[in-house]
Amino acid sequence: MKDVDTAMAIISTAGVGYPRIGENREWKKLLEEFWGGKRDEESFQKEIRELRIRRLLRQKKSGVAWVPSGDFTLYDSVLDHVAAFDLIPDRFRHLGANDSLAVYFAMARGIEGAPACEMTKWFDTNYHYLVPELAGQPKPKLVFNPWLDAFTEAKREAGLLTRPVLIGPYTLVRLAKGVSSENFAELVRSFIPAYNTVLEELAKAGAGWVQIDEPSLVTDVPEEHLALLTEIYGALKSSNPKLLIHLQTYFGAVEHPEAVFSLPVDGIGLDFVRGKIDNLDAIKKFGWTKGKKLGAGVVNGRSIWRVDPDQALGLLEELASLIPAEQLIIQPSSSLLHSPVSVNVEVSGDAVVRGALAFADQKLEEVVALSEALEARLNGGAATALPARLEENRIALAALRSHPARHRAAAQGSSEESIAERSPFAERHALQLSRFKLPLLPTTTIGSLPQTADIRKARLEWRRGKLSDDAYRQLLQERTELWIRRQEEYGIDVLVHGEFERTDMVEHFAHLLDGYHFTTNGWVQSYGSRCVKPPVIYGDVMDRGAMTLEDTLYAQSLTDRPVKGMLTGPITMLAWSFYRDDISPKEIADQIARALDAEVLRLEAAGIGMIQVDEPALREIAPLKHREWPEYLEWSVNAFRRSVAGVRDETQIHTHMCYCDYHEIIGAVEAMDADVISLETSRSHGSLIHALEHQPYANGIGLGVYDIHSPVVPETETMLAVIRDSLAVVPADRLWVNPDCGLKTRGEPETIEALKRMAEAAVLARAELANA
Ligand code: MET
Ligand SMILES: [Zn+2]
Repeated sequence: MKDVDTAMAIISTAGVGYPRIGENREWKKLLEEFWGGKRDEESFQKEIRELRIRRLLRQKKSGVAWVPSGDFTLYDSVLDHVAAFDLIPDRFRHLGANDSLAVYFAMARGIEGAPACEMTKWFDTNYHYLVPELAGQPKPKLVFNPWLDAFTEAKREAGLLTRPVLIGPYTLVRLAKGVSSENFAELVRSFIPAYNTVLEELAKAGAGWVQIDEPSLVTDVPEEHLALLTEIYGALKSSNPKLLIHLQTYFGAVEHPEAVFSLPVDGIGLDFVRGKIDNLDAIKKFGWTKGKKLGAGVVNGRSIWRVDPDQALGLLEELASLIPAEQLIIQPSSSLLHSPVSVNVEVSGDAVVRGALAFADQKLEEVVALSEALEARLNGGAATALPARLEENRIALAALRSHPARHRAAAQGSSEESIAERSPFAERHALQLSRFKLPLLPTTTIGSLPQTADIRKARLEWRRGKLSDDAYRQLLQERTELWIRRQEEYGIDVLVHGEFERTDMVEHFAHLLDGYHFTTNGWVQSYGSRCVKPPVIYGDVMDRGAMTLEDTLYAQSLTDRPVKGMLTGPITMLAWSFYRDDISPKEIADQIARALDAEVLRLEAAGIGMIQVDEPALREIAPLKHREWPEYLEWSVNAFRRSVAGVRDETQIHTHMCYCDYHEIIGAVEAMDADVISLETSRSHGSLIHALEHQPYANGIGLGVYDIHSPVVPETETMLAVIRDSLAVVPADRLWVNPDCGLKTRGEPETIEALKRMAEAAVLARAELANA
């Protein structure tokens, strides 16, 4: 075993967390085979164990001094804490022991009669964690110790003295539900004994350091939490004086740096990618405690690009002028969970783009190369040549930056250019009412309709060249026709073509625009076994001609009722892609918006009267600190407005949002000024109605009348009740009736039944209004 402190150079290196999915998504396959009954538990556990060890060895090979352990999981790390700390919700307890797979996967995925734990996005990433349920003051206690198991396994099987990773008690409670400001501090304290036991057992097993992640420290932290933080870390430290605690923050600069820097821990990890300026300024201002390690997160854990060696070394040299070199640990800015595994198999697409990529394995190598380069500079002065690894980065990034696909958009204008104003809503509303002649409470859907196995199979064959363009198109058109007839028959007022041609709502449009690269194997975990392969924006995003025109016009040709055009909005296109870190998201969003606008205007010119531009990700990438919201909301709302700029008043612009706490962004939604917005309601019904009561929305709005995440078809009466509640806060002439979200993942029979009942509920509600 490598003795880290003596064998390594002065400047240490560490990983903060590593992808769990495996280079070829082996993890996903194993999980799904096990869930599908194609693999028994014994062989599942055996294969998973091998994967876990291979994963450690890959990290070891990079040469980083501290490899994390315990960050591997069978579903989600937050859920691991729930299981180990005995926080299992009662509805799952009868299924077995805390550490049984039956209980674990039931919490993750739900079973008959016991719905899964709620899933929410992890900070502003596209990773979802399972929300701990802390109502009723649970008593956390350690019932088994997965961190100890992982630590001893890494020592035994990979010869590694690892730095075990836990999510800290503060963040864990911040992310939980059933917590109020009154019981917050008590709840955090109640975790101390459980954490202490984990730490004691780790220390006894020979751990030198433990990494405790507290990413919530970069969000809004109320002043009164500071004393609590000092108290809990004081308690953990005094019970485990020999174990060194590394407090890891990421996704931005820490709030209250003076207080956080002086917490009684032995090292603190800071994000010098997203929180670079503020974190650096804070160190200059408040100094750094003698002897305390600084985890300098200089390699972007969330991007897919090579690190810029000049920027990173410049920063590291500055840090080394403020803090003794032996206190520095170079590391990624966050866990590499948000990065794909390795560029080894990237073989297709633009060579310059490919050449500039660095995924998790490469990022760890960069960390090591940076530590060598920094040491050389500190010893030999700035003239020292860069190690080859970093010299390559310099060349690759210079090539990317001067790529001709960039700088084309200059002719289009800048994001600062003014955006054509539409007439006031009241005027548009009057024109649209007389154009479309819809009944009160018009019914519609969100866009996608069930994608049955035959469609998915045909798409696969078509992609592989086994099905001709014509045959594929014919199948899609037949399906659209079938569903136009069905929608008419059930009494839906505003129809959709069904989006049968697409899989992912971002990737589909990315393929039709300029400026995107598609990786071969750039998968990252989204939730559970579900992985996504985000497209890569590397050049200026530009219109390349019609994207949805043909499908929309075809659908419209089949019916007299309006068919909505359907596009993914600029913020969502941005949020669910990787993009360059040397171009501002604001600029990229503006480019996407202009490209979308070209399509919007084409649809309008072809006679399509309603166009929906979806923005489900608008809330999700809002800054983690509220004071930064106004600036973000301004450019994101502008991007949306740019994407529909220049449409006539008679054209009805729709938008749609799901996964969002509407009350938080009410002002932005108003500023978007869509004629109609459809919102997901089932997970936030009460708070949404409440918000609308206090701040009425002036334009058209559809509050989802049923949850599309469940195969259960709600009763007509249940949907009617949602409409009635909605009518208390939205006037009847502006309320729409629709499901929560798209229906792509639902089966046909349940969708048919649900839509029939939804239309029925609207008819009943109209009758009630007429009789009132
Ligand atoms: C995640 S929002 C999805 C909106 C899209 N139009 C759909 O219906 O699938
Ligand atoms: Zn949605």
